[in-house]
Order: sequence, then structure tokens, then C-alpha cells
Amino acid sequence: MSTETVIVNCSEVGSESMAMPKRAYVTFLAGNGDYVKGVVGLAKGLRKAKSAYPLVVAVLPDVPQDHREILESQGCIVREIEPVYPPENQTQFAMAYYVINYSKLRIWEFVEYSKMIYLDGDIQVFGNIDHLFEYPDGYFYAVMDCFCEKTWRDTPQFKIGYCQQCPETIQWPAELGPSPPLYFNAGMFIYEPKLSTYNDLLNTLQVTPTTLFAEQDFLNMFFRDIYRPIPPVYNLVLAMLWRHPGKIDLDKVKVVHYCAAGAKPWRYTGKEENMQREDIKMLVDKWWKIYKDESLDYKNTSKDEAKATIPVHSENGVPSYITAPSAA
Ligand SMILES: O=c1ccn([C@@H]2O[C@H](COP(=O)(O)OP(=O)(O)O)[C@@H](O)[C@H]2O)c(=O)[nH]1
Ligand SMILES: OC[C@H]1O[C@H](O[C@@H]2[C@@H](O)[C@H](O)[C@@H](O)[C@H](O)[C@@H]2O)[C@H](O)[C@@H](O)[C@H]1O
Ligand SMILES: [Mn+2]
Repeated sequence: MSTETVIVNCSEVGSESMAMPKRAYVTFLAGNGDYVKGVVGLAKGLRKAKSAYPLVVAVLPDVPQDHREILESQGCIVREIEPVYPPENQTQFAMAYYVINYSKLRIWEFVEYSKMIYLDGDIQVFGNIDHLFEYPDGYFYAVMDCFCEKTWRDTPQFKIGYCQQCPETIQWPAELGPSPPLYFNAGMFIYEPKLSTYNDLLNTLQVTPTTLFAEQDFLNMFFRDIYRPIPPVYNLVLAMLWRHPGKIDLDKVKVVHYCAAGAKPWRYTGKEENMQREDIKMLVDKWWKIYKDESLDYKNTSKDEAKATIPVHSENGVPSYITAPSAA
């Protein structure tokens, strides 16, 4: 079965006949600080990887207008969301700022999209991952996290030296009951926006005590029954490089998550632990190369590449693509 590309002028095609499932990448931006650089880098990285789908940026009200305009000038779709606060609780989060990460839950309200891939703003996509949108509906796909960094020091698994990445090294002690369910890193996941899920998430949140890893813990609890692990090439949690090097082939990695302490490229000083590693320096340089590449700016993108290709599912179910002229 061939997948032909059909060129049509979008203006001739009414929205009613364009009722095909819409897909997009989505990220989250809060504050007036430097994470906006992460999102600009992500937008340019997706363009370099020739992704067929747009990047939606869910911004909190505190993201300034000039940052929103920078993102729009990079072809992003900026959507303001209201913050989501967890119930009053005494828990200290692993990082104090994690409290704002509950606002990520608003992305379940983006029901004009049938499927979305969420990416943290400190993530870079170095290879095309559009095929992940074809994963079967009804599940929550994400990469398994690692429990070995000291950010986990207050958790039972860290205290006994257990990590799900190597359960055979230090086994989960029977006296602690069954080993914990597989646990994902919430910096990247494939999900389906749905109002019933959105309402269920927000209602459940208000009656769920907060825990160390904030919305990441909450999402793991909420989606536990439909979570499906996907390979670490789709979300390289940097600590894997020094904690479980045998599991990572850097040449095959498509998505890098700069979540280790000191690894945010736009703040990189190289002073923190592990930050002088050659692989870390190489990955930070790779991020900057894309960030500084003006040929990847939306305004400089050639007419062909600026077109948004919208996948339509022909009757035989094979996604074919129409290429809509760029908005400009
Ligand atoms: O001041 C902040 C902190 C976080 N974030 C967003 O929230 C995500 C999760 O935070 P972070 O990536 O720092 O957590 P980590 O993955 O390092 O634990 C970031 O990637 C950003 O998308 C933001 O926009 N501004
Ligand atoms: O708000 C909780 C955050 O929890 C996760 O970050 C953690 C996790 O990756 C640990 O494994 C690392 O050790 C740690 O450094 C890092 O901060 C998500 O990446 C982020 O999106 C967000 O959900
Ligand atoms: Mn992150």
C-alpha cells in the first residue's frame, strides 16, 4: 500500500471535510525566566527533524507577552492555561518549583487534538518521532525513569538501592510487599486529550496527598493501569548515562531530556557533578547548535518546509498526507 502525498490548497477545503484526527506536540512554559529558550530550542529541533505536526505551548499567565511573541515567531501555537494547584499539603517536593508542574494537567483539555505528544521544555528532539502518533489509542506511553540520582534520596527505593532499570541488582525485599509498578518519567508522554479524563484528573488531584515528584507521581498513579513503557531512545533521562550506561546507545537516541542537575543547556556551566563528561558536553553542544541555527528559524524556513503537513487517514487506514500551504 503506497502512501501518496496529495497537494491541495487548504483554502479550497472546508473545515467540515477536514474532519481528520488532528495531532500536535505540546509543551509547558511557566514564568518569565529562561525556560523560553528551551521551548525555542525544542521548536527548532522539531523543525530540523522534519516533524509533520505543530508545537502547542501551554503557557501560564505569568509568561510575558514578548516571550509569547518569540514563540509565535518560531511557529508555535501559544495557548494560555490557568494554573493547577494541588491540595494543601505539608509535603516537601523534591524541587520546590515542582508545584507549578501540576499545571501540565491542563493539556488534557486540548480536545481539538485527538492525540498529542507532551515534551518538557528541557527536552530536545534530534530525530523524527512522528511515528509515535501511530501507537494504538487507549494507552499512556512514556519512558521508564531511574531512581538512582540523589533527587530520589527520600524515597524507599533509593534507601534500599533499588532501581527499576536493574531490578536484578538489588531485588525488592519481599517484606516491603510487591515491587512498585513500573514508573515513568513525565517529561515525555503520548496521550489522548479527553474532557472526561481531564475532569477525572482534576477531581482526583484534589483528594490525593502530594508526594515528592509532584505531578509525575500523580500521573504515574492515575495512569498506572494503562501505562505502556517505550524505549529510552524516546526520552533519555541523562542520569541513565552514568547510572545504567549499558542500556543506552547514544547513536540511536532520538530524544534527550536535560533533567540532570546542571544539564539545562541554556544555563550550563559544567560545574555540577557529571557535567564534565564528554557525552554531556557533546549533548549540550548539540542543543546549542540547533538553538543558534538561524536556518531553522520559522521565518527562514523555505516555503516547502514551512508547510504544515496534515495526515489524513484514507479509507484503507493508511495515513496519507496533504500539504497545506504555509499560513504566511
Ligand atoms: O520555571 C520553570 C520550571 C519548569 N517549567 C516547565 O516545566 C517543565 C518541568 O520542569 P523541569 O524540566 O525543570 O523538571 P525536570 O525534568 O528537570 O525534573 C520544564 O521542562 C518546563 O517545560 C517552566 O516552564 N518554567
Ligand atoms: O515535577 C516533577 C518532575 O519530575 C521529573 O523530573 C525528575 C525525574 O526525571 C527524576 O528521575 C530526576 O532524577 C530528577 O532530576 C528530575 O527532576 C520530570 O522530568 C519532570 O517533567 C517533572 O515531572
Ligand atoms: Mn524536564
